[in-house]
Amino acid sequence: MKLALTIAGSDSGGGAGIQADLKTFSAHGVFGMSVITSVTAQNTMGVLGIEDISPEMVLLQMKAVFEDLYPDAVKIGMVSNGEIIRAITEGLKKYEPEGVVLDPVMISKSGSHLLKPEAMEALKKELIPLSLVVTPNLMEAEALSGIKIKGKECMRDAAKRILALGAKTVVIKGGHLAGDALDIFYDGKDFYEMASERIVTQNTHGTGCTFSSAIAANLALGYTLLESVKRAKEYITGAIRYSLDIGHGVGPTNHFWNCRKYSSAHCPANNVRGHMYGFKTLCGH
Ligand SMILES: Nc1ncnc2c1ncn2[C@@H]1O[C@H](COP(=O)(O)OP(=O)(O)OP(=O)(O)O)[C@@H](O)[C@H]1O
Ligand SMILES: Cc1ncc(COP(=O)(O)O)c(N)n1
Repeated sequence: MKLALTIAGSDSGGGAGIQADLKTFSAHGVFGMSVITSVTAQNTMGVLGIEDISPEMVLLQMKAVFEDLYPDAVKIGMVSNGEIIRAITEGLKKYEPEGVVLDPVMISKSGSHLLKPEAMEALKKELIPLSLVVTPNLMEAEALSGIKIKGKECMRDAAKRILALGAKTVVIKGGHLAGDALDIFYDGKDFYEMASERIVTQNTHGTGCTFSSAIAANLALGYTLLESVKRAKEYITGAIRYSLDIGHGVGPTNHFWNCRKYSSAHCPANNVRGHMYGFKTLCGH
C-alpha cells in the first residue's frame, strides 16, 4: 500500500482542503493521512470563519504520522500563518520526505484570505525551497514572481522567477486564463505545456487542491514527476467535467468520475446510493 499525507486546512463543506485531498488519494487507491493546519467553517458559498491550529499541534501531528506511517509523498495546501509555516518547515527538515507538492494557497475562490499576507515571505523563503514542485494559480504566481501575467509568455517568465526562489520545479496553472485550460510545467531546463479544453461550469471549488493532491498520489504510486503532473491534469479535467452541482454556490470536483481506472472500490455502482445521488462516471455506471 502506498501512503500520502496532506498538510492543509479543513473545509467543512468537503469540497476543498483536507477533504478534497483525502478523496483524491482514495480515488487513486492511495492511503491518505492528514495534518490539519486550520479549521475553516466553509461551504460552497464561502468561508464563515477560520481557526488556526497551534504550531505545536501541527508539528505533533507530523511526528505522529512520520514516526509511524511514513508517507511516500506529501501535499501541502493552506498554511495560514508564519508560525504554522515554521512548524511545517521544522517537520520537513527533521523527517525529510522526498515528494513534497506545495500548493501555495492564498485566497479562496470566494475571496477569503487563507494565507495571512504577512506570512507570504515565510512561504517564499522557507517552504518553497523544501518542495519538489510548487503549483501556483495565476494570482499566486503573480504574487510569488512579482510580475503581472497576461498570457503564455508571462507564465513562462513567472515560472523562471519562482524557480529562482529555490523551487525545484513549478507548474503554473492557467485555470483562470481565457481559452483552453493551459498549465505550464518548468523544471529549470524545459517547459512542458498541458492543455485541456475549458469546461464551462461554475462548479470549480477545490480544483487546485484536487490537482496538487493528484500529483502527490501519483508520486506516491511511483510515477515520475512529469508523469505525475500529466496524470493529475487528466484527473482534474475529469473531476471538473463531472463536477457536482450541489449546494447553493460553487460546487465541488467529483472524485468518482473515473472510478474503474483509478479504483473500482470507489465506483458508485458498488453503492446503490451513488445512483440516487446521480454521480456520473466515465465507465458508464
Ligand atoms: N473550467 C476549467 N476547465 C478545465 N480545466 C480547468 C478549469 N478550471 C481550472 N482548470 C484546471 O484545474 C486545475 C486547477 O487550476 P486552477 O487555476 O483552478 O487552480 P486554483 O485556482 O489553485 O484552484 P483553487 O481555486 O481550488 O485553489 C488546472 O489544471 C487548471 O488548468
Ligand atoms: C481549507 C481550504 N483550502 C483550500 C481552499 C482553496 O480552494 P478554492 O480556491 O476552490 O476555494 C479552500 N477554499 N479551503
